[in-house]
Amino acid sequence: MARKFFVGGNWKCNGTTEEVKKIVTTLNEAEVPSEDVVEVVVSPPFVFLTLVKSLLRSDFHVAAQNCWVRKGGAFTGEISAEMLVNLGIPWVIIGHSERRALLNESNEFVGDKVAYAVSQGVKAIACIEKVTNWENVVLAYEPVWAIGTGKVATPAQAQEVHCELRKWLNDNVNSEVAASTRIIYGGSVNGANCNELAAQPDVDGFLVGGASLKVSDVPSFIVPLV
Ligand SMILES: O=C(CO)COP(=O)(O)O
Repeated sequence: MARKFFVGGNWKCNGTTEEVKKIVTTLNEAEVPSEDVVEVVVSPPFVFLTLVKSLLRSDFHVAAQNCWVRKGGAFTGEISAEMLVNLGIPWVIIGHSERRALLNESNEFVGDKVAYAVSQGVKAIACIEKVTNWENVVLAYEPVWAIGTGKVATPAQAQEVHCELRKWLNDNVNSEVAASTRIIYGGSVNGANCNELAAQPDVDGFLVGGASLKVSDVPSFIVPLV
């Protein structure tokens, strides 16, 4: 089954209103393949989600960077999957290593979050566990040593891990899910290294941090070898 290339820009905890508008303008003007070929998702901090959604071209989509593990309620500082649905936010990043390392999110907790978000109709860019509906999940492999360091995995290193992940899906879920699930790479991706990575058979896209905030770099990694 053909897997549509997926490119996510994770803006993390960065940006002012003016900076966000500038990046969105760049994205809106970028000449990239149609959404039949590449799915583009940008993930601003919560406070800019509605602004970005209102300004962003309609063939690109927005993702939240986290959501609460269950239905909303008395959980100060959290955002629920129901709220994302209410705002028309189709995607959420769950289980990023920065949250695991800095906020002690465990595999169990991340797995519960993915399961709950997907059950509410929000698609997840996720690190795995407890997923029953794989149709709405994109898996992100991000070696911790490559995040924000400028040290990118070699294409062969990325391919090896992506291939293992697909094998895991094949052995633990089923062959259709293994063939159709997009496995994307993150960690110091930029315009200069994206084509070689994208050429690997099991690299189905990227989750880009730093370079997704650089106006000069933004369009380049959306135009991979597809
Ligand atoms: O963590 C990342 C994307 O979620 C990767 O960050 P960098 O692209 O800045 O290394």
